[in-house]
Amino acid sequence: MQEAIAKADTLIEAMGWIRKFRGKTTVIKLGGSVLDDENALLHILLDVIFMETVGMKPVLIHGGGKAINRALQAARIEPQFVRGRRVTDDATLEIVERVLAGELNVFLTEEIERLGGRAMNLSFSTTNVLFGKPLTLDTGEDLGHVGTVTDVDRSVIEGLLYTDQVPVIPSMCEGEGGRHLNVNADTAAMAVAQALGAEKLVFLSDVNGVRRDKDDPETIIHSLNEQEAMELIDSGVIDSGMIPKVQACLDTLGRGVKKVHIIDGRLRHSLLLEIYTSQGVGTEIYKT
Ligand SMILES: Nc1ncnc2c1ncn2[C@@H]1O[C@H](COP(=O)(O)OP(=O)(O)O)[C@@H](O)[C@H]1O
Ligand SMILES: CC(=O)N[C@@H](CCC(=O)OP(=O)(O)O)C(=O)O
Repeated sequence: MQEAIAKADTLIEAMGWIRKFRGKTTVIKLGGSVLDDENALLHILLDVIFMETVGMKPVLIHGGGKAINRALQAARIEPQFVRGRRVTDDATLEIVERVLAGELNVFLTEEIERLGGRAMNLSFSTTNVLFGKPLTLDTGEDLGHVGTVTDVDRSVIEGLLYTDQVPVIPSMCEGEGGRHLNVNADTAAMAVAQALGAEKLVFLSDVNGVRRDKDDPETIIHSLNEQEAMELIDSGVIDSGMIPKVQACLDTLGRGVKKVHIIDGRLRHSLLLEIYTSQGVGTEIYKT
């Protein structure tokens, strides 16, 4: 009986933060690293289902860089990146689309449903909600079929949220003439968070946050402002896949999104901890 009473106490304690976030949208970006970790993914999806069940409004945007790399290697295509973006030729695009908009998008949606939640996959084969144009880097390098999102169909996403379903969106967009483009998932998440005016944007990755030494978890930076973030990118401390993530955080802030965090998706319940602990976990990026 005591155990049951303690559990009921925990539910009552949670009431305050459930009330605070009920009806508020949280955009959650799932990186390829956590998608590859079966146990971490299970707990993330359970947290997402919990959020949906208590009336918070989670929206999932996913990448899948590691799965794409494996599929490319099987096809004997060497993955190539420029500043964290994949150079995407015709053959690469076909594989990206199969893995992202096909396999992973369907798998995530089915997993949520299997675990008792309600979800809807929004991709080219169902309803696409991301529209964009080819991305041109300021260095002038050609990335091929890589896009940037310029328009998000909010009404479809909001319609699903209204009926308590979790939208699951792959990081691809439709360009002019129906052309399919590969979008870095961090920037896709940013575009969706901005379009929805989300309360929070959370990046779930395989590191505990931004670190001064990328190989040392003890060097995590809990709070990072715009100028420091730019300096860390310029000095090479923030490198590879962390570059688009931090750039996406900076671009998002000040455009209607209140909080942006990079957290470790492998830490059990990191999503819930992020929402209901005052300090949160991981790195918070803020604008001064
Ligand atoms: N300063 C840094 N702090 C933490 N991670 C960094 C840093 N610089 C580069 N990284 C790398 O960024 C990776 C996360 O980006 P990425 O691989 O694209 O993840 P995801 O698949 O979650 O989007 C980390 O695994 C790490 O190797
Ligand atoms: C243009 C570009 O780089 N697209 C990414 C899309 C997937 C992605 O971003 O996945 P992660 O979140 O796992 O890194 C790619 O092809 O890898």
